[in-house]
Amino acid sequence: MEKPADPFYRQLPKVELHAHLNGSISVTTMEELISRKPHLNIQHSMTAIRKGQRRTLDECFQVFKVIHQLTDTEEDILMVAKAVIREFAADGVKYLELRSTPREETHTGLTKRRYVEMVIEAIRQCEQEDLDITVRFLVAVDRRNGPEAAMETVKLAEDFMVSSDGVVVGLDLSGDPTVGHGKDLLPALQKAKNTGLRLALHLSEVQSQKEESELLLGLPPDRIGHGTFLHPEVGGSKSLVDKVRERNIPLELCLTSNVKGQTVASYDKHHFSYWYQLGHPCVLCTDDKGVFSTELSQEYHLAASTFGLSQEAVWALSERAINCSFAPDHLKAQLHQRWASLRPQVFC
Ligand SMILES: CNc1ncnc2c1ncn2[C@@H]1O[C@H](COP(=O)(O)O)[C@@H](O)[C@H]1O
Repeated sequence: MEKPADPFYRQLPKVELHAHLNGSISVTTMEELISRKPHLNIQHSMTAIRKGQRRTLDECFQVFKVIHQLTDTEEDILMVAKAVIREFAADGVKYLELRSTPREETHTGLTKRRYVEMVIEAIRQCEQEDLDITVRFLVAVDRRNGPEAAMETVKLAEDFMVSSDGVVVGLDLSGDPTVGHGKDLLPALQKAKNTGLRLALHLSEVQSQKEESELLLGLPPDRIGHGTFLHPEVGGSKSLVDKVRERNIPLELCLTSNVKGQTVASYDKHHFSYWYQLGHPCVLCTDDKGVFSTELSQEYHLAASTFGLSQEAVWALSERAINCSFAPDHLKAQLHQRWASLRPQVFC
């Protein structure tokens, strides 16, 4: 991990809404996984992008393939999910929406259903520990796997939305944005929406997805992941921006991820400033804290120092994120109360 954030940012109560499980594995957990599977001959340098390093987005997706080799059993999924939840809690995250793509691994007997069960089990086990965090789960569709797999994942997510006692709250659309077209996934996404799953969709993460974004915004999604190329100054369009604003769809923004993945040239050029200045709901997130060697407290610190945000503005940003979550209203109210009770400690 890079330089730890200032104590203010660590103590700041935070909401994390965009965290991919397998991208969020810490150095310590990764070392444990590597030692469990020495025959794979994987070094830690192959699973994380350190300070000062950058990769193309394509290279980032190669990194996920390496990590997936290390997390291919029920036991691995349970272990990494628990570790990731504990780490977010230690960083001051009070509410977390974790997302992950159910995977089948025939050689180990892992099925997509068991995969989801393991993540839910990890959330349940963490509830028994003395952690100050509430966790919900978004089942992820990997766009690379096409429409049939998307429909299968949606059905699975629907089953768990009903049976998980409120733990599964939504569906994420992610995966390599240069592969496939959103129009093929529209029936699956529409079905998910109709049954009450909330939609968090990666949109315009790379250039030239204008048409796809127009189409998917018609659903409309409940939140947008990245949205890097939505606005006209970077090749998007006024019509896209208008749709996002009219529907007041919050954006999940991941500074380190976008700069290290080279979709944004530098921190000061990040689209956070465009949307923040419009007063549009923006939520700072980590994306893949393991792969991009970051923490949510660090992302808040980075945004504050890059865009000159006061501590009050940072506080407001973190508290407004509660309203962008898929938590039910009573939980949102509890979180707001929690923020109020923690405030004197943070500003002491
Ligand atoms: C860098 N920006 C990104 N853009 C799009 N999709 C991303 C991503 N970062 C991660 N993922 C998605 O999350 C998976 C890893 O976690 P899980 O195995 O699901 O837990 C990746 O394989 C990819 O599908």
